[in-house]
Amino acid sequence: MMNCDANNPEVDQLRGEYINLNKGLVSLPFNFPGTKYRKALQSRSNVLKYINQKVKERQQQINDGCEGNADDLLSFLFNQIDLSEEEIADHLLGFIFAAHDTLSSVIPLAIYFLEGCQRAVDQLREEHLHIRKMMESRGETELNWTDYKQMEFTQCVINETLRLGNVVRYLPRKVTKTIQFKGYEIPSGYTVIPAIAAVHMDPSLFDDPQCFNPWRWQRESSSPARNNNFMSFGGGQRLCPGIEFAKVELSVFIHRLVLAYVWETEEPDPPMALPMVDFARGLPMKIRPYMSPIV
Ligand code: HEM
Repeated sequence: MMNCDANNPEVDQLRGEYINLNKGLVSLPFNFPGTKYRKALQSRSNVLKYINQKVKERQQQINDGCEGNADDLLSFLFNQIDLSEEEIADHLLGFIFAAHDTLSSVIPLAIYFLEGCQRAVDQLREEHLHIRKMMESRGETELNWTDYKQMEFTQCVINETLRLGNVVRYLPRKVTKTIQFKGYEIPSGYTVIPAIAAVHMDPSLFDDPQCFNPWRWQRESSSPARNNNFMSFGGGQRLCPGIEFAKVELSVFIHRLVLAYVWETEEPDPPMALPMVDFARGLPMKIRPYMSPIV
């Protein structure tokens, strides 16, 4: 996003600040010394300081005519004429939060759910071995769009991981007009919080909702395009703009995972909402190479 070197110690420090920010994101808003909320506010300001510094450095490089060919989000944002430096920094923080945290939570959840469902792993391997054979017949080693469109069962696994994993559990909304809802009046100015996780775990909407069942998405009536009860990417005007990109990234990850590895978790470590979905022990795993017939 900003062309930072991941091995740079300041990036490590930034990571620490960012973790604090996340921990306090869903906490009681008491700004007292020692509270998670206060730490989160301090960390947010430190993260923004870092980002602002990067924005200023890049502005300086642009002014000096030595920007190089930084092919990153920061350069893209600089090319949007109407954005102030403050808006650019805010966009960067928003993107780190929206794009990184969500995906980095969904990936371990997929690994975790799949470990408990060998039949799904077998079916994924079959799908991806077929795709790998097609790539070999073309003499190519990189996945392309046609390959991606063949990953039908993979999409079912992704949907099911998102439904059961619930990385985004609720979405606050401000009521802009007083409405009546099921006999209650919700006044304008109130905040409502749709509990997405509750919808995803409702047995009247999803059969046996506690069960990881990617096959449920194969039924036409359950496809996300037809199913208003699938809300992992939000909905309406604020629908996640990264939805397709996220699915491509997850699909490529699953492709590599099932064709290259066999994995098992070392100890029970179920995901928990802490309040962000996470694994208390970091999901330690044993990994071996997968001896595929053609890879
Ligand atoms: C599996 C991964 C992801 C999940 C589950 C997810 C989920 C969501 C949800 C539920 C929202 C709606 C928030 C709201 O209504 O208030 C949202 C918004 C957003 N997402 Fe994602 N997202 C994912 C990946 C990404 C990626 C990869 C990007 C960028 C490349 C991204 C960029 C955004 C942005 C910029 C918004 C704000 C949109 C707005 O406020 O109008 N997301 N995401």
